[in-house]
Amino acid sequence: MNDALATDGRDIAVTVDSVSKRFRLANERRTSLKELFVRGRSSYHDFWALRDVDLQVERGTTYGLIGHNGSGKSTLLKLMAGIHRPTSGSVEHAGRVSALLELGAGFHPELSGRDNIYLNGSILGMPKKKIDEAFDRILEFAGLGDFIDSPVKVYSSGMYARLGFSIAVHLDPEILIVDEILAVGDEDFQRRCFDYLAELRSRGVTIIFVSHSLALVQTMCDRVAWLDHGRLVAEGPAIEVVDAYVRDVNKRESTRLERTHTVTPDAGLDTSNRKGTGEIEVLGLDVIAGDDGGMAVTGEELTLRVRFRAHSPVENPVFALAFYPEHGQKVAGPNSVSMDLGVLEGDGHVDYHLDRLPLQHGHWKVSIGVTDSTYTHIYDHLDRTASLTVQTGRGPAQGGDVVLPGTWRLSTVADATLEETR
Ligand SMILES: Nc1ncnc2c1ncn2[C@@H]1O[C@H](COP(=O)(O)OP(=O)(O)OP(=O)(O)O)[C@@H](O)[C@H]1O
Repeated sequence: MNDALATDGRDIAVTVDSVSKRFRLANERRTSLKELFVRGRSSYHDFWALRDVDLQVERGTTYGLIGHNGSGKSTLLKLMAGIHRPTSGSVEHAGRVSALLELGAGFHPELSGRDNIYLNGSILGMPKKKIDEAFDRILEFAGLGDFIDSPVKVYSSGMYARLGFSIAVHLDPEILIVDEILAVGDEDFQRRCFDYLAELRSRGVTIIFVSHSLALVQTMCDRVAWLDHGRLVAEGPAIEVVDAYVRDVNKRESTRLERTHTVTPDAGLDTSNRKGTGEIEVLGLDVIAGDDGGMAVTGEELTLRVRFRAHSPVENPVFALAFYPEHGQKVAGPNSVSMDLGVLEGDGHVDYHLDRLPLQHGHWKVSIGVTDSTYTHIYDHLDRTASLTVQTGRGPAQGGDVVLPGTWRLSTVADATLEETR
């Protein structure tokens, strides 16, 4: 631990200097004693989880690490927390570090929650008096009731997370390092954790965390580091780095999906779940997007084209779409009833256009229906058989399945007074 003022005068809490981390992995397993004798000891190969990573976390800021699975985020957190040592390079802290990494790490399974609070406190270098002072607050926040006197080995993963978080944040950290662990708690607990993190942040605690929730990273972090295969791809203000990461992920996904589409042009349409009399037959659903990659993106322009074949003349049919989250209830069901389509015969298509797609990122199921104008006669109906992948948009992150197009307006008593005196 040392005081760290950068050459430009910034007050630095954690410095990661040219850090690389190598793990040694066994090439194969020897499953029996005989194999061990016959083939000798296992051979190993080196795996570099991090390569030449340089970054500085300024005191009092909230810092996020993002990147694909296995990109090295947790390894970097562990190096920052002093749990791993770098193979080369150095990590320096200026402040007391408290880390919440793997579930249950730092807990003794046979000891009660109560005893583990004292054990963890002393590992963090807290005098017993300080732990006594924080004890009731830790207990209250963890909300474990009578379980606090049971050995932690009987705890659920959510209970581990509650106790771990409560200890880590109440023992007066100067630098708090948190891995994705909070994801295991229930929604109420997560909300309290984030409120608490915001409070620590306002008190000037440096917070470093890993999350796959880009919305959370963008909301909470000042700066972000993006790792890819152990290398630092970008480091900078949260909004910019997350935006660049999202664009990269979207580009990769577009390439992947384009490949799928080339193999089977109607890949998105499974016709097994179909009913109707067949005078009009739905041939396919095309996604026509405004962006470069041709992908559906939240908040951006999108046209869904229903291609059809009318086997005999049909007067004024109604086309309908319904949108379902992958494992959820219908969220919208637009139809063309307000439009007179005339008599349809032969092949054609109907476009449903959105200036700003309100569906949030994820995999959606789309139903396509064609009925008469009273909806009683079904010509064709494909129930949740088309797939639509929506990518994260550039707008501010919002929870839930859809983006509502509302606006916010603030009025305060002070404003009202101001108005009156004008
Ligand atoms: N103790 C270890 N021994 C061997 N390899 C390891 C060890 N810890 C991590 N690795 C490897 O290092 C790479 C980076 O792992 P790490 O857990 O840091 O990634 P991550 O970005 O946190 O991934 P995720 O988003 O999936 O949690 C992975 O390939 C992982 O298998």
